[in-house]
Amino acid sequence: MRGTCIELKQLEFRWPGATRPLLQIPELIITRGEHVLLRGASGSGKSTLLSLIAGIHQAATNQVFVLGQDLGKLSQRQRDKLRANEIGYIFQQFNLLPYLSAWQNVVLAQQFSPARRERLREHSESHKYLAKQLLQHLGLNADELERPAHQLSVGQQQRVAAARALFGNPALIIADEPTSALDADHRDNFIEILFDACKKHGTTLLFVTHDGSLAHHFDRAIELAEINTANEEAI
Ligand SMILES: Nc1ncnc2c1ncn2[C@@H]1O[C@H](COP(=O)(O)OP(=O)(O)OP(=O)(O)O)[C@@H](O)[C@H]1O
Repeated sequence: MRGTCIELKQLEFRWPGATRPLLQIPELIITRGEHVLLRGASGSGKSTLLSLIAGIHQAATNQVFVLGQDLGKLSQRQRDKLRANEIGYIFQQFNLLPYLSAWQNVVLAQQFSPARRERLREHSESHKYLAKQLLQHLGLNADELERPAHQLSVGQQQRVAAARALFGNPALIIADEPTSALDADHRDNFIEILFDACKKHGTTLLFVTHDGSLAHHFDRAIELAEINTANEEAI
């Protein structure tokens, strides 16, 4: 029995000022260790759903459970702590610190997370060494590792964001279109490293992409329109 990683029950969310809810999801369960692809039309609410699961925004109904924790019962600070320790989030816009080098951006992932630091302790090497090693696996060269993030290409920044999410092995990786800026070779390499890391550590993966060619990597695909009943009354 692997247990549940994510459980939504009667989730409802509307953006402030919106006349109608964007999301109404009666139920969604994702098991620990599962690798799930989330698909849906542009603007259908995929990024919003990811932000609710990551505890960045809060649903009106308090029915989002992540790793056994009821997010509705946690304060913003507790949700931030849970995210720092257990969720690696690869944002569409990367959210890198522009004047820090590639490897410094990766090392940052453990700064606010005692749990990640503890898990990194199984390695004898320094955090700096481990961050550089991960970035090199993802295809950055020695010069690029030292360069400030704002001087990297979009594809290189995407890989730095992925390395930061993976650093210190969080239980859940949430990835919002993480391959959109990569060419085919870098995309395949990225997917291989991401899946290797997730399999090795039993990490749950929730991944949004428009790239249909990636579907075979996943245990299952969820169509947002099939689980979201928010638009049904309007039809
Ligand atoms: N901070 C916000 N405040 C108000 N409305 C928002 C906000 N963020 C997103 N929205 C709205 O919520 C809807 C869903 O947006 P979201 O980014 O979740 O869709 P998406 O499925 O991820 O789209 P895409 O595939 O284009 O990235 C859109 O109508 C968008 O304008």
